[in-house]
Amino acid sequence: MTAELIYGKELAATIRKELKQEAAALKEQDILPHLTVVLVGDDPASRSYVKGKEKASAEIGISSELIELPSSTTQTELLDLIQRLNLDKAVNGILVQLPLPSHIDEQAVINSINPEKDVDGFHPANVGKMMLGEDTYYPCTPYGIIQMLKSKNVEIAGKTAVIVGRSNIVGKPIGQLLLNEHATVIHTHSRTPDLRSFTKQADILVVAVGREQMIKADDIKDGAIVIDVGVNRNAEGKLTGDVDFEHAKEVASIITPVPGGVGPMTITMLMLNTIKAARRQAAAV
Ligand SMILES: Nc1nc2c(c(=O)[nH]1)N[C@@H](CN(C=O)c1ccc(C(=O)N[C@@H](CCC(=O)O)C(=O)O)cc1)CN2
Repeated sequence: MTAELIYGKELAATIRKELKQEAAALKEQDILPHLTVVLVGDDPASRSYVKGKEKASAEIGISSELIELPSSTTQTELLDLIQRLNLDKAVNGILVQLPLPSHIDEQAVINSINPEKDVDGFHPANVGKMMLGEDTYYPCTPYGIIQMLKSKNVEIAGKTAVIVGRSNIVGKPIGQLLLNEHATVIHTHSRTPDLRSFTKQADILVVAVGREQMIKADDIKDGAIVIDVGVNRNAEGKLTGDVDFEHAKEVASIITPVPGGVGPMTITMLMLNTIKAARRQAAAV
């Protein structure tokens, strides 16, 4: 059996078309969604992601602004900027690109964003709402994964989902979103002993560790759905995931490639959250 592939790139293109129509409908009501992205430092990957965010915004009809700050920026300076953006009525969404330089406390920065403008869904108020199953801004990569599963009509309820990785951006929230969809969720990570005994139970296996070839075909249950969130550069400089894709695709029923799998959904879900923010803020006036 060779697995069916889910290309996030294709689904993202479809969703972006719908978002473009939504943005046009908002424009008719004089609502212009606006996203401000803050980039601190000169990490090349972060720079390429924020460029992708600007490009997607322009394509959909979202106004966007990139504020670039040097890596020497102090935490106080960054918090002052966020305070100003929080008070600016023209700004619907604020995104601080992660990771931040090590002298800045990432969580303090996230906590300072007005939860109504937190289009990343990282603020504790939004994380709490997600845990309660309430409507809010959901973190973009996990939310994209749920859309990918739904696009293939995967029945999530009753499935055993195993998450490998416990980051605040992907591992923890994807477990919560799958639980909200009535999956039975097992969280594992790089220090879980006998990891295979857990991954082998997975009907849905989500891997988000950042370690090339971490999951082999032998770690996967026959017919499982495998979602690879890893982004690594191999010895030849080629982009690869956390899963040994070539062998895993012979065991899995559905699998996501890297690149072109989950990654492109992240920016698309950010666009969706930004339009939602503009709509919510306009309705609250
Ligand atoms: N504030 C945030 N910071 C970070 C987030 C986030 O959601 N919010 N996520 C990641 C980076 N990221 C977006 O910010 C992101 C990662 C990967 C991709 C993507 O499209 N990946 C492609 C490959 C791209 C390449 O060639 O390098 C793929 O997997 O196919 C988009 C966005 C960390 N920081």
